[in-house]
Amino acid sequence: MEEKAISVTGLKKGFDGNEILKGIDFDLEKGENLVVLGKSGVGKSVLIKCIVKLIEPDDGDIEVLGTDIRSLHKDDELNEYRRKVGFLFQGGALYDAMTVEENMRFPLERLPNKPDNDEIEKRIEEALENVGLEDTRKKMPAELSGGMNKRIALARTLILQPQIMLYDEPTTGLDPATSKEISHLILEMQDKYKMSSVIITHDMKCAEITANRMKVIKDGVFAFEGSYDDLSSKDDPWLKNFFE
Ligand SMILES: Nc1ncnc2c1ncn2[C@@H]1O[C@H](COP(=O)(O)OP(=O)(O)OP(=O)(O)O)[C@@H](O)[C@H]1O
Repeated sequence: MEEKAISVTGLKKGFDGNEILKGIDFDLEKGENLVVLGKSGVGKSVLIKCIVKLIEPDDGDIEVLGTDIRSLHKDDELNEYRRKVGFLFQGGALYDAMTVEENMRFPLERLPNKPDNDEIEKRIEEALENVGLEDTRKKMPAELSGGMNKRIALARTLILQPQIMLYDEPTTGLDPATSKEISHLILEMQDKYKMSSVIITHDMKCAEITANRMKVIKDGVFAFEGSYDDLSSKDDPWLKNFFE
């Protein structure tokens, strides 16, 4: 059987006796963009945090690129893992006190096999070109718009060439036109780098643009699955709310 990018089985996680994820099962195929939809507070960020090992699940299995992530303990194993699995959190925060270029250089400088200076330069240039912001190198994040900050944060994550990307609300706080640009960028990067991605969003336009497949969390489990067209044409009143 072909190795999955991510395979999650029976994932459970609660806080203070309150069960949030009640048995989440899903596979992410290689090269696929999977959109996870769900109302606020349903546990979408908790799911991503379990996958990147920022929080420990109460129960269930998570395999990423064929590895049971429970077997990763040491700092260098976790660092190596987090280079393969990039994540862009809601804030997507850049380091405020660093220029764009310094922000981009930072993750590369920390690699165990640090690339030489020419290679670092090449990668910064390519990463900024990818997001159409080559001319912002010397700028500070505060001088750039929210949309530009988001693009740079994406470029900084991609500079480590992850095989999997996890996006947590990539378009939150952006106006509709900028949200659309970011969504198209996610699609372009998937194609260019053949990445597999989980995209958590409640921006339906983002889902429509980016999703190869969608799954919807309701009451701690996945209740619906299908393409954007499948789900948008279903008769379920609860589901319809998302598409209105
Ligand atoms: N570290 C934590 N300790 C205690 N409770 C937590 C912790 N992390 C998350 N929760 C709770 O788990 C629930 C789900 O949170 P989560 O951030 O995953 O929601 P979400 O689906 O991503 O929502 P949103 O769309 O608003 O970001 C919330 O009730 C939250 O308060």
